[in-house]
Amino acid sequence: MRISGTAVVDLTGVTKTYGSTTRALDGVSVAFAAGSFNAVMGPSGSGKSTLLHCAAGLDRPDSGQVRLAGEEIGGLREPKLTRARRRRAGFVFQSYNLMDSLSVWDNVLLPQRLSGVRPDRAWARDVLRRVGLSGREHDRPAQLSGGQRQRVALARALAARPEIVFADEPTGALDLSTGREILALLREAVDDLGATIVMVTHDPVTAGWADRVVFLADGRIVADLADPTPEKAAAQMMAVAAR
Ligand SMILES: Nc1ncnc2c1ncn2[C@@H]1O[C@H](COP(=O)(O)OP(=O)(O)OP(=O)(O)O)[C@@H](O)[C@H]1O
Repeated sequence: MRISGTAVVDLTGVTKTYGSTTRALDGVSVAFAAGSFNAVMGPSGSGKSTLLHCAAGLDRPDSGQVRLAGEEIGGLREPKLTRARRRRAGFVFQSYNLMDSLSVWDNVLLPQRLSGVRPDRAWARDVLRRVGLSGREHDRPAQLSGGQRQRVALARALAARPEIVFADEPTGALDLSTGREILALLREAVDDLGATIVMVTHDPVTAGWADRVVFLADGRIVADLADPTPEKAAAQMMAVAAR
C-alpha cells in the first residue's frame, strides 16, 4: 500500500547529453508523489521525452540520481535496469506499442510474464472491464480502433500493478473525443486505483486533467503548476516559449 504524498520517482541533478553538444537534461531535480497525476510540458526539444526515459529506466542519465520506488536506478546497467523497470513501471505510448501477433489478453499479461511473475488474472479481467474491453480478450490489436488499442495499452500498464505509469503523448494519435475517454481513464486510475502517472504532453487541455504540470525549457525545469486548468497551462506554455 502506497502512502499518498511520498515520492515514487525522485530525480536529483539529472543530466543527459546526446553527442558532444546536445544537453537534453541539464541538472533536473523533481519528485513525483504517490497517487498523483503529473504532466510534463515544454517546447519541442526541451527534454520531455528524455526526462520520462531517464525517470523510467528506459535510458541512463550521465550524472545525477534517479530513485524509482526507493531504488536507485540511475547507475544500474542492463539487465538489472530492465528488471527494475519491468517490476516497477507501466508504459502507455502514443503509438500503443502492442504486439500484433498476440491477443488482447496476452498483450495485457505480457509484462508480468516477461518479469517472471505469475499473472494476476482476476485483476487483469477487472482492469479490462474498467477500460471497457470485456469480451474483446481474444481479439488481435488489428481488429481494434485506435482508442481501443490505447485502452489495451492502459490495461497492460495497470495489470501488473506498477508503482508508476509513464505515458508519452498517450492521446497524440487519437481524435479529440477518443483522447478524452483515455484521459478520463487515466484520471480514474489515479482517483479510484491509487495509480501514479507521469505524462508527457504538448497539449494544455490534456495537461488540464493532471494534478500538476512541470514545464521544461532547454533541459531545465522552469515552472511548476499545481491544479492546472487548460487556460493556466496554456498561459504558462506561452510564457515558457517566450523566454
Ligand atoms: N537519441 C538521441 N540522440 C541524439 N539526440 C537526441 C536523442 N534523443 C533526444 N535528443 C535531443 O535531445 C533534445 C531533447 O529531446 P527530447 O526528445 O527529450 O525533447 P522533447 O521535449 O520530448 O521534444 P518533442 O516535444 O519534440 O518530442 C533534443 O535536442 C533532441 O534532438
